[in-house]
Amino acid sequence: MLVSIRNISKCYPGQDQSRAVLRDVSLDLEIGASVALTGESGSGKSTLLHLIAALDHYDSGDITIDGTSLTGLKDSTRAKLRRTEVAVVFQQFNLVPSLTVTQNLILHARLGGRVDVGWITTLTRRLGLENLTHRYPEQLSGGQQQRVAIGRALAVRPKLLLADEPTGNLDETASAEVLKLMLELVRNSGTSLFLVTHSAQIADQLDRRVHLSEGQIQ
Ligand SMILES: Nc1ncnc2c1ncn2[C@@H]1O[C@H](COP(=O)(O)OP(=O)(O)OP(=O)(O)O)[C@@H](O)[C@H]1O
Repeated sequence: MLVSIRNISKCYPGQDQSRAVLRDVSLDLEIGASVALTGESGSGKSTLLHLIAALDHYDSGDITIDGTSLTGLKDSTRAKLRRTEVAVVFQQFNLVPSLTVTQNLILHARLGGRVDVGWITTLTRRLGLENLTHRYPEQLSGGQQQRVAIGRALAVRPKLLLADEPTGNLDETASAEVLKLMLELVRNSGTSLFLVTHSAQIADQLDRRVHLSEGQIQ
């Protein structure tokens, strides 16, 4: 098992326990598998993704990633986990505007201490970015920017890719293309994928779909 989520509960400050955003959520993600998390707006999808990414803390329960429990983990270890084993792609592409495509791809790998030029070249080709390597983010379409963000996330060869509405800012054509490329890449590289989406059509393309409603897995 790559990710094991056990009885997670989470309240934001000022919220009373009975209205917790997540209540007793349990979920497993196998190595190499892909899971889509759907749910109404406000049901807690992004909150759960942030907890798995070690970007936020849960109140009770436990999450383990590849055998490492996130409970009580030092901030520096959490940060290291995010730079190496767990990568995140957001709806906003979050590229560094002053860096070219190639520099954006390399930066993250460098921070993770894993610059593999051959792999970055492969990612560039598979993501159809080979003619755009010297461009800056503002010179790219939304779909192209998200392809760079996916390449950047996978450059460190993470075990887990977390994607929060990765095609939410794209039109239908770009969305379909980005999703197809992302699924091909994670499947070929054995990376597990946890993807938050509103779209049943997107969710159906992953191995498994789970639904969150009022803070609980249905
Ligand atoms: N930092 C925060 N402080 C307080 N409440 C928050 C915070 N972040 C989220 N919430 C609340 O927690 C609930 C769940 O939010 P979350 O973003 O996880 O939902 P979501 O299912 O991802 O929604 P959407 O599909 O609209 O992005 C919402 O009611 C939201 O207002």
